[in-house]
Amino acid sequence: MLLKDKVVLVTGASQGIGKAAAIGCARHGADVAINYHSDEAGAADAVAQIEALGRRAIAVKGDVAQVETATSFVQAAVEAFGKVDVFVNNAGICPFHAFLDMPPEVMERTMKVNLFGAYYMVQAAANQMVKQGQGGAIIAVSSISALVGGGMQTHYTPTKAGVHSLMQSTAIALGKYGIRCNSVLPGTIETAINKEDLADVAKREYMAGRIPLGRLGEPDDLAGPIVFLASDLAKYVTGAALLVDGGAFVNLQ
Ligand SMILES: NC(=O)C1=CN([C@@H]2O[C@H](COP(=O)(O)OP(=O)(O)OC[C@H]3O[C@@H](n4cnc5c(N)ncnc54)[C@H](O)[C@@H]3O)[C@@H](O)[C@H]2O)C=CC1
Ligand SMILES: C[C@H](O)[C@@H]1OC(=O)[C@H](O)[C@@H]1O
Repeated sequence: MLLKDKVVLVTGASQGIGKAAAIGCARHGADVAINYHSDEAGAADAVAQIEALGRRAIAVKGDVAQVETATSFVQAAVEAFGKVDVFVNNAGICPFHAFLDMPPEVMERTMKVNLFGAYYMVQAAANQMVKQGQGGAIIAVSSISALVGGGMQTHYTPTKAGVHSLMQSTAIALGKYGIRCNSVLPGTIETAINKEDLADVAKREYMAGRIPLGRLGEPDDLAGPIVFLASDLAKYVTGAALLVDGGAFVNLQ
């Protein structure tokens, strides 16, 4: 049990990587507050799975692109569980689109959800941790796309580089409070975010073929790395970025 009686908050956790991370933390003894955007059934299922592990859970609805969602999520978690020990910034969107005719509203929504949302959420969680005076751990779900480009992701990759950079800067700003800030950089993980993209059989085979470990990722592949960075096993790790990509990034030749 690496997170016994810790309180963990995860954004965008009604499905995919966020849900797997929330359940993974509960498996390690944490109580969990999840933020979700609109999928009531997915959020209820996450809560049920966490409770089945003998831990407490709440689901709080909110759009992370709205500034006030951050403080209300943290406040709801504190009301339910009394504290915040770990914050996982996971919510994100990737509406694939070409560069030259990128609609401004798609660009701006992607920035607001992935980057601005992360900024205000991390700030709200950090303020609560500072108030508690016991340190904490913040983990951002960035991406391999923080390090490499995507022709249909010109609006998205800067947000993933942005949250990685945010963790580097907050690691410095919050180190004196004992708050560690790190990123995980997933490769290609099969979730709703890329279902349409990976429905192209040739693309799917190409992406899978680039991975030394021989398969695309699944959401649970992120749970262990996130639990590790949240736990005291990583007590001297801050400002770091952990690739979780089956080796895709290093596979040049
Ligand atoms: N699937 C992949 O290959 C990779 C995913 N990521 C990142 O992982 C994170 C999770 O994505 P996945 O689980 O893959 O996809 P997903 O689509 O299954 O999950 C995204 C989650 O974010 C939530 N969300 C979206 N907009 C929101 C908003 N405005 N407010 C609150 N929640 C919102 C969704 O409801 C959903 O629960 C994202 O930040 C994504 O950029 C990073 C690298 C690779
Ligand atoms: C959604 C994409 O398939 C996925 O998102 C990322 O961040 C990865 O690099 C993939 O491009």
